Amino acid sequence: MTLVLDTEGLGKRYGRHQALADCTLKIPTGRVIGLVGPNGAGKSTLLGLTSGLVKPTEGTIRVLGEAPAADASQLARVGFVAQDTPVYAGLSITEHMRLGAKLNPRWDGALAERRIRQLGLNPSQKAGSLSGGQRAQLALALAAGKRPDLLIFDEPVAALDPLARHGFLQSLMESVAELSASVILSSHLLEDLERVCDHLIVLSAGRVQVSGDVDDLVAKHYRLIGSHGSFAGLPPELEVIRDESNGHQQTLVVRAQGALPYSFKDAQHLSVEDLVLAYMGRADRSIASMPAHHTVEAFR
Ligand SMILES: Nc1ncnc2c1ncn2[C@@H]1O[C@H](COP(=O)(O)OP(=O)(O)OP(=O)(O)O)[C@@H](O)[C@H]1O
Repeated sequence: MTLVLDTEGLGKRYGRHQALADCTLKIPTGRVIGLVGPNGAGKSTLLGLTSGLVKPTEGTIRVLGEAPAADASQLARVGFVAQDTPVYAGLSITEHMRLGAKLNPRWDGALAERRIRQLGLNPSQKAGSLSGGQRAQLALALAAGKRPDLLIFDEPVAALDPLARHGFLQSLMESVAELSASVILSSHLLEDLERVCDHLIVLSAGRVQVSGDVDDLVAKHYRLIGSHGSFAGLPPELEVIRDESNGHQQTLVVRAQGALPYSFKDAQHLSVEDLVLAYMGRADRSIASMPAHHTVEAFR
C-alpha cells in the first residue's frame, strides 16, 4: 500500500527549540487529512517537512513513497499553499495561469481556467485587488492546475468569513474529487475540519497526540459520566484520555481497545470537536506536570 505520509521518529529542532519530536505517522493515500493543534504546536513545521521546504533534524519522512522535494517529478506531484495564500499582487489571474503553465510540467490549464470561470472571477483582474476569499480560491485553482497527487494547505481559511470559507472548502472538495488527490489541511477551525476531513492528526507541544481515520477515532472514544470516584479500577483496555472532576461528578474521555464492557453500555460517543479538545487537554496536562524549565521550553 502506498502511503501519502510515512514518518518514523521525525523531528525538527530550531537551535535548542524542539518544534516537532518523535513523529511517527503511516497514512494511506486518498485521505483528506486534517492537521489540528494550538498555536506553536508544530503544524507548519510538519507541513514544511512534508513539502520539503524544511529539512528534518531527526528521523525520516517519505511522501508518496519518496523523499520530499527529491527531484522535479516529486515536486510536480505535490501542490503546497503556504499560510496567507501567497499570490503575486501585481499579476492578473491570466498571468498567474501563464506562470503556472511555465513552471509545472503536468499543468492542466483547462482545469485551472474552469475553476476560475466557475467562481465568476475576471481573468484580467490583478491578484492584489482580489478579496481574501478570492485570493484563496486563486491559490487553490493554481495548486489544482498542477494536477498534484497531494495538495497541502497551511491554514487556508483562517482569514475568511464563514461564506468564503464554505465556498473555499466546497471548491477544495470538488478539486479533490476531480484529481483523486490526497490532501493535508491545517486549521484551527474544528467545525470545518469535521466537515471535510476523513483523517485527523492532533498535534500539541510538538508531538502527535493522536492520528487516525475519523470514523475509527469516533468509534473508539467514549465519554463516561458518573459520581466522583465511581471509575476507580477501570479495566486496562480503557485508556483515560481526559479526566474532569468537579467534586460531585466525574467525566472521563476514554479510548477503548475493543468493545466497551457491558457495564458502560450507557457511555456516549464524542463529537470530533470534543475528541480533539480531549487530546489537546491531555497535552496541556502533561506539559503542566513537567519541571518548570520544560514548560517554558514547550511553549517558547
Ligand atoms: N524558523 C524558525 N526558527 C525558530 N523557531 C521556529 C521556526 N519556525 C517555527 N519555530 C518554532 O517552532 C514551533 C512550532 O512552530 P509552527 O509554526 O510549526 O507551529 P504551528 O502549529 O504552525 O503554529 P500556528 O498555529 O501559530 O501557525 C514554535 O514554537 C515556533 O516558534
